[in-house]
Amino acid sequence: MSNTTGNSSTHEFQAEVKQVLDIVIHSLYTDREIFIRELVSNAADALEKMRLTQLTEKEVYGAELPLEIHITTDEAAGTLTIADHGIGMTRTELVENLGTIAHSGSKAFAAALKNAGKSNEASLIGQFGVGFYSAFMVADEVRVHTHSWRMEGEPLVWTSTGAGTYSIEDSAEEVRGSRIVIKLKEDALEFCRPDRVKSVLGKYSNFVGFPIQLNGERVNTVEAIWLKSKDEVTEEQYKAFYQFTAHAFDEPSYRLHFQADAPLVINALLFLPDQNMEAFGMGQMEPAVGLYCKKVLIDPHPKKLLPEWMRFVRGVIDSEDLPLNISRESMQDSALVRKLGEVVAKRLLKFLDKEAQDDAKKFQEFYAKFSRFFKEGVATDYLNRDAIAKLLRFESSLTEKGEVIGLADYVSRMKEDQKAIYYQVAPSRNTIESGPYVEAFKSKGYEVLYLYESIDEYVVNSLREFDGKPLQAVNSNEVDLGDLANEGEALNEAETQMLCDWLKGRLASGVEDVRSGKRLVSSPALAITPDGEMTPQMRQMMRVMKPDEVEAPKVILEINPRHEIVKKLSALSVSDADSAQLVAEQVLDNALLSAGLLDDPQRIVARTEKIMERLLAK
Ligand SMILES: Nc1ncnc2c1ncn2[C@@H]1O[C@H](COP(=O)(O)OP(=O)(O)OP(=O)(O)O)[C@@H](O)[C@H]1O
Repeated sequence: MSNTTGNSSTHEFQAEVKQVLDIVIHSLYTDREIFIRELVSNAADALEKMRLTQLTEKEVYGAELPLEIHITTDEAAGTLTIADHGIGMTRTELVENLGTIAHSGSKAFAAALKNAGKSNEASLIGQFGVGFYSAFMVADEVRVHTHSWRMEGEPLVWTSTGAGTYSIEDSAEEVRGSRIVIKLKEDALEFCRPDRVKSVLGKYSNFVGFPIQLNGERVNTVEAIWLKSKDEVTEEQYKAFYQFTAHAFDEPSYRLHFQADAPLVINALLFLPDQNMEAFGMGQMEPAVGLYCKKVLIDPHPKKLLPEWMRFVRGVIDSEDLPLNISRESMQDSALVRKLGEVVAKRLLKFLDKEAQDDAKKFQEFYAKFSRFFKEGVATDYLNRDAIAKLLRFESSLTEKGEVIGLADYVSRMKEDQKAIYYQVAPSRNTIESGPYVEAFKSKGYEVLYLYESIDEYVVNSLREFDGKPLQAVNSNEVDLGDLANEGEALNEAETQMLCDWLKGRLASGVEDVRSGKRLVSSPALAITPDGEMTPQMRQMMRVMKPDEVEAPKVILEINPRHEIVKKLSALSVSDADSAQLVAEQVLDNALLSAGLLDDPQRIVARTEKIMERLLAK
């Protein structure tokens, strides 16, 4: 919403921004100094964009201005000013960028707010950061003087106290870039003291790729810590660099800093974050491992450098083998860049595999947050599939609930006569363990992996095998466990065959075949999807997307000739075919239910009532 009078307009902040501002202004967050880092990092981004714009655009407003950041303190006025000659903003951009939440940090913050209790709000600022809006932690009023790099731009000033609205007016200041003037709150006047500001800047200013001047004095020496050797960089520097380059507030889970000379000269410093921003329902992240050539940034978000699934990785890759004048467009098709990405991706996967072995618990915690990316990797990154597969983790019939193992562990404890890696896809441990499928595997001592997400099916189908062993679903038609050493009396072969034939005739609309099953121990029957048919998980997905187009399933019903129900059903089919029909239908529905194939559970109610009536009448 906006109101215009002359060239001045008042606008309301988007509802989410209001909510964020309300918390930023009123919370007692202790680490308020981070607002300087946020504004300096925005200034650096704007300068970086300007540098790239100058390479491609002929006409740039204020082309002669140096790419620098100027910070000034004014103790008398109680203000702190952060100015850059970056790309600046047009009127539309001001509304879009400083009136709505479109960017990563505050979007995640707003999403997390929805789930957090009041008492956690301050800690959320610390975890996610709120970018530009963090200025309101210390400001009574913020003014943004700006002029876009575009020739048709105009000098503007954006003003707000953070309370619901902001205004945009014409300004007299015709300088390209942005100058942010913060009128400090009474309790934040420390931030107009030069020594205080200098000490805050000291923590990360050397990572900023442009000169920073504080009251006219240069405070940083631009330094590329990724070019240094590991022992020259302290833990604090690594952390500050990560938070600065990744606009992050968490501490990274993992860090990989390496130099290589062959096949390419590479200096890379990569970070794996602690928070998965995509988990906050904010859509896909942009790749954010910047590509540099001898300290010069070629592309901050190169799309074809690392595989797409690695978009959660942060950091820097620098290679002096790249031609300095490589454009961002040609970079995407460059064989050299592809090779560079391949080498780094391989190295990162190897590093993670080692980390996962050295500290399984830490990796498990990390994996729990980022598993989606690894699964996507197995399905899409053919080159690295096997290495990514090593990092997958699942619960299994041999783990406790909540504990996971990798495929390599699984293979190392496979039984000698075991032919495949077995798994079942189902929504929960309980569904799997109370169902009929795993019991035979357990009785043979074979471990079964429990896959709980529907995407898992796609993952195992893409993978097909691991370490030369095929992956096989426990409910697949192909499973052959040989003869199980089952105890107890069973129907003889002729009786079993007769019952199978009878069932096939009676259940014709729901079964393709009925046969005696070798893989049943304590359940009467189970359902198997015939070869070539959709698996239960695919079917469920289809049912969600196109409910009218999915037909009732026809399954193979395997019966257990040792089971009491089956034995009695055999006799009942001769003495009271009508009642036997009811039991047979119920056996099939129970099997469909366990298989995740029962579309209409309601019919069970009517049938069990009939069965009860008959039982009670006896
Ligand atoms: N100094 C500046 N010059 C030009 N544009 C700016 C400047 N500061 C902020 N902006 C614009 O305002 C937007 C919002 O800034 P904000 O700091 O809130 O988020 P961000 O930097 O995009 O995201 P994040 O901090 O989460 O990575 C920026 O994306 C940018 O387009």
